[in-house]
Amino acid sequence: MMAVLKSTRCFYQLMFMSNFKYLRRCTTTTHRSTIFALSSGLSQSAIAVIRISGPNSLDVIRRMTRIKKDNIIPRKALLCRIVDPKNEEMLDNGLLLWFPQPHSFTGEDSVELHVHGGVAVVTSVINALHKLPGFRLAEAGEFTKRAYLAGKLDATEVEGLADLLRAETETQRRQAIRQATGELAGLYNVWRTQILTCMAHLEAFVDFGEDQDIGDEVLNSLKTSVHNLKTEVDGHLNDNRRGERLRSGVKVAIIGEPNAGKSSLINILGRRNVAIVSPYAGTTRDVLEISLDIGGFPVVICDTAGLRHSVDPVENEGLRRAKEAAATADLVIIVMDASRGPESLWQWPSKDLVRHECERLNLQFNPENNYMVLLNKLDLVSSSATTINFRPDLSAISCKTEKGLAEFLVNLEGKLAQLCANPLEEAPLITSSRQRHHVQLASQHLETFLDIVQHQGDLALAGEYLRRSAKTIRFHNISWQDRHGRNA
Ligand SMILES: Nc1nc2c(ncn2[C@@H]2O[C@H](COP(=O)(O)OP(=O)(O)OP(=O)(O)O)[C@@H](O)[C@H]2O)c(=O)[nH]1
Ligand SMILES: [K+]
Ligand SMILES: [Mg+2]
Repeated sequence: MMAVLKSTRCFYQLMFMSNFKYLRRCTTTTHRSTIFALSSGLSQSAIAVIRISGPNSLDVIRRMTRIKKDNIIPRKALLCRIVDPKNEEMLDNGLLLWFPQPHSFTGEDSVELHVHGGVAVVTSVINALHKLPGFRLAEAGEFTKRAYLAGKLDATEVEGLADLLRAETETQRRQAIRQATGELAGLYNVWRTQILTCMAHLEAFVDFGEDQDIGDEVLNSLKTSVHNLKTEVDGHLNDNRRGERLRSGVKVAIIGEPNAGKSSLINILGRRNVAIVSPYAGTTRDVLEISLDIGGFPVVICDTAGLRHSVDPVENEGLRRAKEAAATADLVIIVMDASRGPESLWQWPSKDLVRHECERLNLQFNPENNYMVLLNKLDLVSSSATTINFRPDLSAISCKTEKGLAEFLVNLEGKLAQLCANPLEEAPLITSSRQRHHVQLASQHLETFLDIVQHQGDLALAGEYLRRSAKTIRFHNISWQDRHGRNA
């Protein structure tokens, strides 16, 4: 009983640190019940999948079908009549799949019923399952929770699975499927194994260093190994948050003077009338956000109030919000009215042009930030006067005629590709602040180890930091039971 209480508490601690809202909703259920849920969508469909997991799963086959015991083949679809266990009324003709433990998603005995996706069919099967002793409806996220508790998935894989369900763009899907299938877990596992090897060597050096002729070279090679590993871990941390950005969306702020065409731009990008466009300067007051898929990258793009001096308190609040949006954005698009010139300005190096425009708009320029300049109203610039020096961070368009839009989108996608991970080519990246926190901690422990060894300190103490580092990385890839020493 105490173990169950402890396990529940620790599970909650883990969930508190992570972001799985749906998992957090799981309550203190024991593992004895057999759970079931509709796993496909709620609306009417050709086929609906009902998933069952738990010790009594076999009862579904015994009491709701006429399949003979000898005919049940694991993981093979069987066409069968599905009946009510109480009155044997036929409910549907469907497919049944049997996954005996431990070879199932949850690690428990599991059954899948593929029935016709009508609302009444699904309801009748769900009602029938309720009639089986020890069966109950699963809570949100409970199948995944059981898989996690059974050590089928580690924390990064659970996160990857949640991300996969949430993925809205192609690149997000690619990143999530890699994480869900254990690539990040695998990387951390390799590091943990390396640290454990270093610990073994250190212990050998401490215990037998003098008697068994294990010389200083062991300690030196140990230092080199830990140093190399730390460099690798730090390289992983130094990812410019590209994995996290891909997971949560790149924040893009559209900034500029009133009437530059900021709202016209967001409407073109969103392909709908998100924001009011008018010839009156100061039309947009609040920050307006929309989520878009641009070239497979998830983007949260916001339109803001035109920056100018104002004495109107409401407009000033809008200006404050616009500046805040710019300060927190991953990318700032500065929109300028090209018809206002002077054209000589467009020849300036991009950084100087951005700095100049920021000063003019009374906007804080941050050299660390990512900026793009967009000259709008190209249709009002006489063709003979278009001396624009196009480059990746300076484009020109007409929101009215859409001239230059395709070129601008190419530039924008290029910028997004720099800001986000490329799951097709890169090693798996950190995708959540929780992972980052643990990897950072692991790196710090490695550094402390190196510090102690460098200053000829206590090797037993140094070893303790290796152990801590391994434990921190272990958080990512070990089943919850192992973490608490019960299944280890
Ligand atoms: N000719 C021309 N007019 C444009 C273009 N883009 C926008 N406009 C016009 O410029 C005016 C201002 O456009 P908005 O999109 O409201 O500009 P804004 O930057 O959002 O303005 P505020 O919200 O007031 O800061 C409107 O009358 C638009 O129709 C363009 O490419 N060519
Ligand atoms: K306007
Ligand atoms: Mg506007």
